[in-house]
Amino acid sequence: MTNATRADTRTTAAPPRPGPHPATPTRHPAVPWEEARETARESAGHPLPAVSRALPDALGHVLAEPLTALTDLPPFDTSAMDGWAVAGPGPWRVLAGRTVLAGVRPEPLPDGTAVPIATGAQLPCGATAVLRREHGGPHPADGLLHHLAPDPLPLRRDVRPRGQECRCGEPLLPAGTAVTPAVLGLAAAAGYDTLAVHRRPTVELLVLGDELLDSGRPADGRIRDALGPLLPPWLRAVGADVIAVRRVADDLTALCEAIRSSPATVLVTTGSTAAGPVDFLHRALAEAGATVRVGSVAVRPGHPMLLAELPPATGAGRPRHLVGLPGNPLAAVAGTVTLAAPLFERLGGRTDPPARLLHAATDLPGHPHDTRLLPVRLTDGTVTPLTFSGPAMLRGLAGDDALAAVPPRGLPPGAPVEVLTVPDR
Ligand SMILES: Nc1nc2c(c(=O)[nH]1)N[C@H]1C(S)=C(S)[C@@H](COP(=O)(O)OP(=O)(O)OC[C@H]3O[C@@H](n4cnc5c(N)ncnc54)[C@H](O)[C@@H]3O)O[C@H]1N2
Ligand code: MOO
Repeated sequence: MTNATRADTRTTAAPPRPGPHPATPTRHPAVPWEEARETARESAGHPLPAVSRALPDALGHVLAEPLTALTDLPPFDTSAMDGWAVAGPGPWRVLAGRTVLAGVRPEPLPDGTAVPIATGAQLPCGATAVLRREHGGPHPADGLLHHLAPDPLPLRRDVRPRGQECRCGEPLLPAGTAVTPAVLGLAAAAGYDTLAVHRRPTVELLVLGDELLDSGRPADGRIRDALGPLLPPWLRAVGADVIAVRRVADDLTALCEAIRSSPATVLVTTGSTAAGPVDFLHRALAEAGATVRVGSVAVRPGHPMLLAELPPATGAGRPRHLVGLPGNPLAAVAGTVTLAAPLFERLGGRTDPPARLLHAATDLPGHPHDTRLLPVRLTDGTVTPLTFSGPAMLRGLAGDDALAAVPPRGLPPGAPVEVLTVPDR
């Protein structure tokens, strides 16, 4: 959690107490898992607007424009090795006091001469090749620099020619590419100081459940909040800027107010998706004038997960979104990969990542009629189910880092299966 986020974290939870049973919510038909993911992408609408960011601040964003080389790369012929730049066939007379270092513009090199040169230094005009330090040396007989091998030094040997990697104006990466550290390095090499990237969606995480403790050991019917620690880093990894994490009491008025006042592009809630005595989320959505896009998903765990569109906080502008994650921790993870990640990726301008298919190492047990998101171990391109896969359990996932999307009735050994890797930081 960032300092800003920590500062924003407020706890409004009270000890468990009896409360009114919410009105029975409208039953939502469970949509197939793939359809739910697609609906989440479509709900995003257009990606958020582009902004210009200095390179270090662009990390984790998505390119809003193609990255086009602003220069040839290398920008000039360079030496690929430490040694001598030589002009013409050897032997060569080494020019005293003319060592060429990286970062200086060298003087022209007359035919039959050589100058010491460093890796990465600009090749002098007139140089025809680079002789590696270990392949040459002065001959005692004539004092000239000789190639120690019997063959002549090939033309352009150990020269990295200008434009070898790209030409100025050449497209390097398409819009929609996630800005990784390697992209930052390439952009800097290609001449960029800033990048046009999409804004990342802001997210407020509302953790519901009066039974939740923030510290110490579970006791007296109360348990530790597992999702407050788990979700923020994960939501960031899938493209969100988490601006606040708040505990909200199991109280309809408190929940309605938290939803109404949130300035975030996306509200993510945990718990309260079902029809228990204090599950107020569906009521709160109705009171907020929300449109439920996905009310339930044919997936286990996590089937009560939901996605809704909310009116803008200020009454104008883009609609906000709400992702309701079920309270059971593995069900909340299922909701994150099914609804939150596709929504954030699309809002942030990310091109949809291709499905990753691996093969079942053993039988992958399925649900009779729903998709099952099964914690698995990945070994040599195969998928093995883990033991602790109950909806309230994180023990399987914590030891590994992937979920397999197992279709209804399961899969036999060898069958291809889609794998969703979950961020490990
Ligand atoms: N009659 C039915 N009951 C339930 C159904 C159903 O179809 N009919 N579905 C079950 C399924 S499946 C799930 S999943 C849960 C979803 O429940 P909620 O989203 O309303 O969540 P809660 O009731 O608040 O909590 C469920 C469970 O998870 C624990 N929890 C909640 N938040 C956290 C947290 N931050 N960290 C750790 N654990 C948390 C909570 O204490 C409960 O044990 O509904 C089933 N019921
Ligand atoms: O969807 Mo619930 O996931 O079975 O705990």
